[in-house]
Amino acid sequence: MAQCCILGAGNWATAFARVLADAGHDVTLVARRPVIADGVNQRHHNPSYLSDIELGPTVGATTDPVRGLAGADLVVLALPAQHLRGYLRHLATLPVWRDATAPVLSLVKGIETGTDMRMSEVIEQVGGVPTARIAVLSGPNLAREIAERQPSLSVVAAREAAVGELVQQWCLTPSFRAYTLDDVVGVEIAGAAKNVIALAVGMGEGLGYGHNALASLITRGLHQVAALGEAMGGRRETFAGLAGLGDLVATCMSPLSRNRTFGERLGRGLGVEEAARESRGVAEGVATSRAVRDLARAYEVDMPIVSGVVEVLEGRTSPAALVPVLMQREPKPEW
Ligand SMILES: NC(=O)C1=CN([C@@H]2O[C@H](COP(=O)(O)OP(=O)(O)OC[C@H]3O[C@@H](n4cnc5c(N)ncnc54)[C@H](O)[C@@H]3O)[C@@H](O)[C@H]2O)C=CC1
Ligand SMILES: O=C(CO)COP(=O)(O)O
Repeated sequence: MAQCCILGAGNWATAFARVLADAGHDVTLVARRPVIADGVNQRHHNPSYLSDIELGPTVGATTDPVRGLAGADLVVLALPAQHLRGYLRHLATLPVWRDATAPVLSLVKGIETGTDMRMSEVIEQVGGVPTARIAVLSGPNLAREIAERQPSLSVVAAREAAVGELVQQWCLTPSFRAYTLDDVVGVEIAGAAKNVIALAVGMGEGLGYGHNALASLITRGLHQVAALGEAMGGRRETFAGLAGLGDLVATCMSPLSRNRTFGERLGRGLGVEEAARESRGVAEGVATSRAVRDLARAYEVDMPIVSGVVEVLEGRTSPAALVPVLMQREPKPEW
């Protein structure tokens, strides 16, 4: 049995707490708001996220990261990508963080705007965590379905095989199964960029298009995301796996996805601010789209779907106007 500390107490943190508890571990969620910590400790429910899900007696919560981190065998980061740097800056001032030797597992799917850094790079640079201790988990993992104990698969990527295998063992349950992989770059790019493609697919849905259009966006989206990942040093087959195709399909097809739903609202004519107001949590693709576009430019990878999404988000075009732009590109071979 391990002591697990999850930094964050939102949708994914709550669902993953249940996974770790089901795997037999003690879990402490580190929340920002006392109302969440009290709800988890006194009633075994997170009152703000997945509030109908029973968390059981082995899941506790605190608002104090020092208490959460004390004695942790596994530290899990489950925060929005654009807030990770600020949070890590604070953690890096704490002796309990600086002296820790536990694996640090990132559940975060985004790229930092401004720096265009992957989350494991931010964890290493700002958190001072050596690469060998970092693992990332990604896959078709819609939080609600996992919290409901529906069968789900995922990937744990780590540079250090022993760390990946340890995390894999620690999160195996009858309904959650993780595979290991050594392609951290591929898994992080796949997890971040699929949110941008899901925004585009959502726009297509909002415009009223059928499955041909949506499947075409998913397929060409995967092609473009894989090309970026490969250019950055990831492996092509990662994008055909759970963290690539698997997560892309789940996110683009599910009404539970915040990114797809955000895109759908834009497709129906809502503005970015209105769509954000209605979102049930962070839609990472909104900020990450600019970073992915910048990476595509830097690595000279053609990503017209991502560029189009950025144009819409920055108000320079509309989802409907994007359709002829994508359809009337220069004809070319598929591969
Ligand atoms: N919800 C899902 O189904 C899945 C989410 N993810 C990823 O996990 C990450 C977190 O997502 P969710 O839990 O769904 O988001 P959420 O919006 O449900 O919760 C975010 C959590 O972060 C906290 N937070 C926000 N800003 C903060 C700050 N400045 N400092 C400290 N804490 C802060 C919030 O209080 C909340 O506890 C994202 O990168 C997302 O893409 C990955 C797989 C599945
Ligand atoms: O990453 C996810 C599923 O794997 C969650 O997607 P959303 O953030 O779009 O809800």
